[in-house]
Amino acid sequence: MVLCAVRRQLLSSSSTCGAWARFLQRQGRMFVYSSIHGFNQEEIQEKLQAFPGGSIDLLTQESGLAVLTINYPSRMNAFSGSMMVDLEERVSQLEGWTDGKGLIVQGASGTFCSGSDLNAVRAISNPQDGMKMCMFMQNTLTRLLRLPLISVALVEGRALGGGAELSTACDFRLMASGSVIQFVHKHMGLVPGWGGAARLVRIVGSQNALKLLGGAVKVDPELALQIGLADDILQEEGTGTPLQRAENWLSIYTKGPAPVIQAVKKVVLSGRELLLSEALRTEKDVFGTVWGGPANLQALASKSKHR
Ligand SMILES: CCC(=O)SCCNC(=O)CCNC(=O)[C@H](O)C(C)(C)COP(=O)(O)OP(=O)(O)OC[C@H]1O[C@@H](n2cnc3c(N)ncnc32)[C@H](O)[C@@H]1OP(=O)(O)O
Repeated sequence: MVLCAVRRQLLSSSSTCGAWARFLQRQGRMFVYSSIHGFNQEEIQEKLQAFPGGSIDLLTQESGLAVLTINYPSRMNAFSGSMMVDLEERVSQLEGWTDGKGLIVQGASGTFCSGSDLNAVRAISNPQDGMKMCMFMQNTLTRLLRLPLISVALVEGRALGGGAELSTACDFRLMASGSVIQFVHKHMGLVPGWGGAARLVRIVGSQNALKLLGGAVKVDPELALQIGLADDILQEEGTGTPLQRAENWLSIYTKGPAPVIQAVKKVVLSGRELLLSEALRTEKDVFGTVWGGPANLQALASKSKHR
């Protein structure tokens, strides 16, 4: 139901969304998995809801910045089943947020996320349920990364397992000093299944990805910056809360009108995901949505210089 609503919304709204819908259609799919892959969203949602606890909180602000908080501090912000369902709902909300420009993903109480809730994992450790949960989370995190918002994971404390995977579903990662990103999957007899390996290879390259996954390496901010996993380090001595400093950091990229910022994200995303000829066609479509638009006309009228 939700998938259909989002598809309708994308296909029927303004010209910007029209270009975006064409981009998604060109990929042949909105989501990675659908009924043709034997995926039944309602069925897995019902199963996941049987493992409640915590929440995923979304705050959208007039500034065009939203904050998504992974909130289950008593379990180091592990993902319960109901939180996986919550996350999908929050991503749907963000897909419909026409005024949005940026998104910060953070964990509550000074730590990012310790992966999936091991209590829920134990209860669904059979192969069938594992595959369903994997497809559900891949769909959700792919949609998170494809949002027409510039996103940053604010990593404080630990990002472990699925938490490390979640951090790769943002455009940028900002690490607080003392924080750690660790793909602990090997120690759990696993590999990433929420799309984290595929994204990690694209972020740090296959050699570094192999080292991080094969060695379950504890990646501190300095190492992360060196290999390109982190985009910056939030030093302890900065002013304001880590969230305020992350908002400040992101504002360099989200300053300006929403249609322009969204267009920036869209052309980069199509370049990242599509073959060159398709990416070029998408770029043309997105360019068409801003050419002669209010921001473009205003800049032309003001004869702006870029000295
Ligand atoms: C997609 C694949 C995956 O994500 S598999 C899951 C990968 N994650 C893990 O294995 C994390 C396991 N947990 C840990 O290593 C530690 O709890 C970490 C996160 C390092 C925190 O250590 P420490 O600061 O000493 O706190 P603690 O162990 O006392 O934890 C506090 C309470 O939180 C809980 N917790 C933590 N992580 C999870 C989790 N993933 N699932 C369920 N519960 C978790 C701990 O059990 C502990 O609870 P309690 O106070 O003993 O009731």
